[in-house]
Amino acid sequence: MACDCSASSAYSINTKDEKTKSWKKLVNVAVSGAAGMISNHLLFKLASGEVFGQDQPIALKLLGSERSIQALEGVAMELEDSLYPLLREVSIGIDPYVVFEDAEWALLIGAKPRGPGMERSALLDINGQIFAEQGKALNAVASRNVKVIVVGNPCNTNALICLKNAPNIPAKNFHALTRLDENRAKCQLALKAGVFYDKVSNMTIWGNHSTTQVPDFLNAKINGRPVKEVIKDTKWLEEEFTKTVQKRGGVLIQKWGRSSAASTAVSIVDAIRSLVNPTPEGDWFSTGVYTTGNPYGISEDIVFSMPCRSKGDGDYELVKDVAMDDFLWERIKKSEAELLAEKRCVAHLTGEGNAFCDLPGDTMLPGEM
Ligand SMILES: NC(=O)c1ccc[n+]([C@@H]2O[C@H](COP(=O)([O-])OP(=O)(O)OC[C@H]3O[C@@H](n4cnc5c(N)ncnc54)[C@H](O)[C@@H]3O)[C@@H](O)[C@H]2O)c1
Repeated sequence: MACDCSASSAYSINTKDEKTKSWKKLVNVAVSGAAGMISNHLLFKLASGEVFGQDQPIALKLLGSERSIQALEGVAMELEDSLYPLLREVSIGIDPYVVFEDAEWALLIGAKPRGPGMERSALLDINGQIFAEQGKALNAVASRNVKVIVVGNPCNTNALICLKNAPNIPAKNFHALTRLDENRAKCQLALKAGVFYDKVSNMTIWGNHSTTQVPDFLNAKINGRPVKEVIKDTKWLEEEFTKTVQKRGGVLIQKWGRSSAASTAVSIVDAIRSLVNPTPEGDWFSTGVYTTGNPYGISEDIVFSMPCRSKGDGDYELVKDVAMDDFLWERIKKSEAELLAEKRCVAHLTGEGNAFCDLPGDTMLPGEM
């Protein structure tokens, strides 16, 4: 199978832009890092209809790196061979200006892993450059209403870099994925309370997708009741629960020798579904979004995970009526400080002058120990 890697090569199943009574207009979904581990789970979920619905035909536009292009051809072949009725087009390429054309969703997963001995500031720079370029490409060729979910780490700051490089796309459309952290927090609360996962609601992850993230047990509910009324073990909530969620990714790597891919893919599906379906009455979900105009007093102009609701139109609003206490606020401020430091460290990529790196030494990505 030949591939012209300077352009995208189409593995066309049916490129016709169909619109009938029962089929919706084709949705263009771009995925970067499409030959990676997370995408290996995610792409098949997207193609199956479990994300956008069983009446939603989909075109997948897969972005790889030069090194992964052959693997990407293999991915496209597997997708073709799966005969998904909703999958109308698969295209692959390594040029974001080609692959992101008309994208209505951009799931930005591809990034470099932090190598042994690599400083966090170096990772911020290497991956930041990827997201600066991809932001520019989205700005140039994607749908003006594209929804962007940044997964590649450090995802909050990568999302900030991306949106700063895409001034013609609303900053509100950019998300950093913290849904895996929300799911992990829900799982821990359900296990402790001895209830099924779906009884846990109103779970907020505040802040950075790092070990400073703040799983909020003050506002979360179990069976509609405040968590603190159901789980009386305050010491567990304040110490063990929080640490377990913050370090879950690292523990998983230690046990399995690789980072969470399947559960991350599931959480990307959850994140998209939360935006394309109305949020159940009284509930909310967590996602890392642009802070400018937030009602909580969190610093403006960073990407911070906060509680959101959606009408199901792809957009969201911040939830206003959340409680705050000193314990919660103190930890939120720590995550905020980390993100402000990350922002200073990538100033050269956001158009804000010279970078200055003074990152707090004790914080890491959830996958790092
Ligand atoms: N936010 C979260 O909750 C969360 C959870 C898990 C992993 N992650 C992050 O997701 C990222 C991907 O994880 P993975 O396990 O799929 O990694 P992976 O190494 O298996 O796959 C990454 C892929 O991206 C490709 N890539 C690298 N640079 C690229 C570029 N500029 N453009 C397009 N593709 C590029 C690589 O060739 C590789 O195929 C990592 O940064 C990881 O830390 C985030």
